[in-house]
Amino acid sequence: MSQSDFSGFEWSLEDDTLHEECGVFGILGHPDAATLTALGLHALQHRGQEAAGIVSFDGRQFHTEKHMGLVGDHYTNPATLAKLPGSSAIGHTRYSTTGEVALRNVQPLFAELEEGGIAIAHNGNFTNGLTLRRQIIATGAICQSTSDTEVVLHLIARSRHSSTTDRFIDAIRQMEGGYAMVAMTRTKLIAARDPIGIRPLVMGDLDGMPIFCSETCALDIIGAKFVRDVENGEVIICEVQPDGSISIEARKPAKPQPERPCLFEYVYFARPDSVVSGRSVYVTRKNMGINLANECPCEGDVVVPVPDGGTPAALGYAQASGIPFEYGIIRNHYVGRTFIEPTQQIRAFGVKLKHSANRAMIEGKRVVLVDDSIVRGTTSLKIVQMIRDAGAKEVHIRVASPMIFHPDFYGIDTPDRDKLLANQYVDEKAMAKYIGADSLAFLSIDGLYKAVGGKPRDPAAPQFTDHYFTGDYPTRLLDKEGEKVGRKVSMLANNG
Ligand SMILES: O=P(O)(O)OC[C@H]1O[C@H](OP(=O)(O)OP(=O)(O)O)[C@H](O)[C@@H]1O
Ligand SMILES: NC(=O)CC[C@H](N)C(=O)O
Repeated sequence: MSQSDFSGFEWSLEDDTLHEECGVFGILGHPDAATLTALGLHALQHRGQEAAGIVSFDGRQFHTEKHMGLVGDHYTNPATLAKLPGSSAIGHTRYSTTGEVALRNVQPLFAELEEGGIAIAHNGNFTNGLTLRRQIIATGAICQSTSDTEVVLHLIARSRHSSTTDRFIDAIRQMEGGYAMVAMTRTKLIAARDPIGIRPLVMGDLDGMPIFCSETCALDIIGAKFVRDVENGEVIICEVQPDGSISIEARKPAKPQPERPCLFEYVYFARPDSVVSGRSVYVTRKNMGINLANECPCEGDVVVPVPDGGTPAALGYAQASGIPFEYGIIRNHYVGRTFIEPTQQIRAFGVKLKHSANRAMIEGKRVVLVDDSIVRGTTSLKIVQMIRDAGAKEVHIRVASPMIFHPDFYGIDTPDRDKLLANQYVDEKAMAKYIGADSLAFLSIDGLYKAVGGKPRDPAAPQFTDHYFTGDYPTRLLDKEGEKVGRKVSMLANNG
């Protein structure tokens, strides 16, 4: 089988374990488009574990498969892939930020428009989605989902422009917030990134066929070449021409602004083997650990990562401090990411199932626990108790990112301020007491900026999106400002 011949390819869960937020993938002009999309989504599984969907186009018709659960639970089945014929496809792995966890919100979303069908898949969140939704409903639109993404379809349908591309651009110009989007029509694959590039999106190439996906790890899995990042504010349109060739046109409809990628991609979301905006995620995480060791030293016998997210930072911490690194916590790889689970109850249970203490490396020792972040404190609370139960003499926590005080509205599910641990206690000492740790310290914002971009934060023009740490939101928050009108968007049982 050549590297790009996937026609006879079948998945087996035994071959590839699922150990890896929303992820998007799109490919144009490849005979195995759906299989490649499924493989790409598999590599992007860490970006969303609630549901996955693929839409393909076979030259005549669009085909859709949407399922709740993991990519591997459904798209390993050749019968499912056989229902997705055609040489163009887009896909999505979902972790909900607007709209409930239900099949009707699983992406890609599809609509029949004047010019033909269009499917869209979106990573991110619109900060004016609810406001626009109310406006279009007031003028007669019938919404089929509670997803913020659906608003884009309505705006495309209502646009007065004649070509699909111009309609798409007209629609996204009205949207505010964070987005990395792929869209597919009968002949086109379109990619778009928000004006400051909060969410990541890259372009690849497989045998001359264009691909767009959230992270480079999805290109690696199918042997595709990385071409470039989709730039902030850029829309790239790839189109199959009558002679079979593919044209590629890049447009910049938004007012030019400096790029401000989301720091949390580096801290937590992206896979360590991905390269986000030209930076290796692994290297930035290790740098965070090195800077943390220099800023927040600790007397300890062993540095223990909270796996998986804390591992590269713990390696950096151990390297810079000279304290030996050991796997003092063993992770059960059959439990996914707990932070992005939809309810607190599942998160707490997930953390318990996921980690166990490796007594041999902990007993009688002063343990320096390194994690990438503390959000709600669910993980730290459980892990400190577990380490103590395994006989640790002291437990010190070092966190490779600053304290999180503010919710995110751009695609990360941290909506309530009062649920963030940093807002519940006056300082690190009080937080440490609650968690049961002997000490607790966080990386400074400049330490994080230097780890990722080499320079401290420029307060006049911050190089990254960092509102969860600083409260500096890079866009208007229209829906939030209008919150008093209520957030209920559906009368259907169990829906938002
Ligand atoms: O304070 P909390 O609310 O517990 O959230 C923070 C924790 O959640 C994440 O881990 P997660 O289990 O999601 O993912 P990982 O396996 O990639 O580390 C992160 O790495 C922290 O450990
Ligand atoms: N995490 C995301 O990117 C979510 C995408 C979209 N807002 C949804 O809820 O489906």
